[in-house]
Amino acid sequence: MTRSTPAEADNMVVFPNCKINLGLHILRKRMDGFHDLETIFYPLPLCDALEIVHADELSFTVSGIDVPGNTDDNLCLKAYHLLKKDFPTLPPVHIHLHKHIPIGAGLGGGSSDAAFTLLLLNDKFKLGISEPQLIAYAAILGSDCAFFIKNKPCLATGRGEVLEEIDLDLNRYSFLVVHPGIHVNTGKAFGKITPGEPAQQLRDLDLQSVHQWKDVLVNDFEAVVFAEHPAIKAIKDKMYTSGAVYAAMSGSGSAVVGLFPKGQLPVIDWGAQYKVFEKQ
Ligand SMILES: C[C@@](CO)(OP(=O)(O)O)[C@H](O)COP(=O)(O)OP(=O)(O)OC[C@H]1O[C@@H](n2ccc(N)nc2=O)[C@H](O)[C@@H]1O
Ligand SMILES: Nc1ncnc2c1ncn2[C@@H]1O[C@H](COP(=O)(O)OP(=O)(O)O)[C@@H](O)[C@H]1O
Repeated sequence: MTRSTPAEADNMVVFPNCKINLGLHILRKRMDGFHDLETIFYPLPLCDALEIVHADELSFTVSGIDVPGNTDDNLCLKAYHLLKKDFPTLPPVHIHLHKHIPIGAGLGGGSSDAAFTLLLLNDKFKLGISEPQLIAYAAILGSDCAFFIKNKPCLATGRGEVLEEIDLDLNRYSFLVVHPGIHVNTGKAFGKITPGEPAQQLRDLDLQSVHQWKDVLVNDFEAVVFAEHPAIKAIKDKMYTSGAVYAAMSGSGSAVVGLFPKGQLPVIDWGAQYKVFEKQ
């Protein structure tokens, strides 16, 4: 996915996009409390907007959908403070975030905001931080966050921060993302999983045979999250009965993603409280 041009970076407005997970295997619990996993991250252009401008003192505002929790805990501010610790000359800024990506949806919106804050500060203030260093900073902020530094299709291992770019182009498909307004807590969802080795490792997946993914590409979170929220499974089922080539929950949910033959997205009345995003 293309990022903002340098000219846009000068304006200090960027558009943090979301990710989806294609397959997600929770392999084992680690000594640090996290889980080793393997997943394919794929970027999609469902975006927030993030603006950073010089200011007399550090400040932060948000518009758009409500972000739960304390403003001081926002990942954009955490990203700023993380860099400020190592780069004391970083000047004070005003950060404005317009939130559009559903929260607690498995779309990585918060992680994307954090990664784009690192990138924007690095560009604008010429901090000279290399991509590997940016990835290391991002991984401190969240397991998903490092992916958004690369923002290209990747096989991810470790706790999600060990990234290998893969040759996966899904432009032959149209995407439907449906969020039912259910907030899934990622940490709690991990707690309900029994980790284990997958039947087939993602490294061995035939990336070109999307029509076979239905039978082989599994998100381990689906079983536990669907048991608690049958409405999420119903979205996946509806996508398949409406012509999806592949459909699955993204991450720990609750958004569900469907891949359809190009230009053949179904017209479905999901109801008023469901958020729907289409990429033709
Ligand atoms: C599940 C995934 C799959 O892509 O995505 P989301 O559903 O959140 O989008 C990610 O692993 C989420 O990454 P992220 O949302 O950055 O998680 P973090 O903030 O690092 O961790 C939140 C909590 O999830 C658990 N956690 C997270 C990642 C990991 N590999 N093992 C874990 O056990 C930990 O309990 C941690 O306290
Ligand atoms: N900029 C941000 N955008 C969204 N959530 C944020 C942000 N900063 C901190 N958070 C916190 O991160 C949590 C989940 O983030 P998000 O990335 O949207 O979900 P998910 O992990 O399901 O992809 C929320 O509970 C929220 O309080």
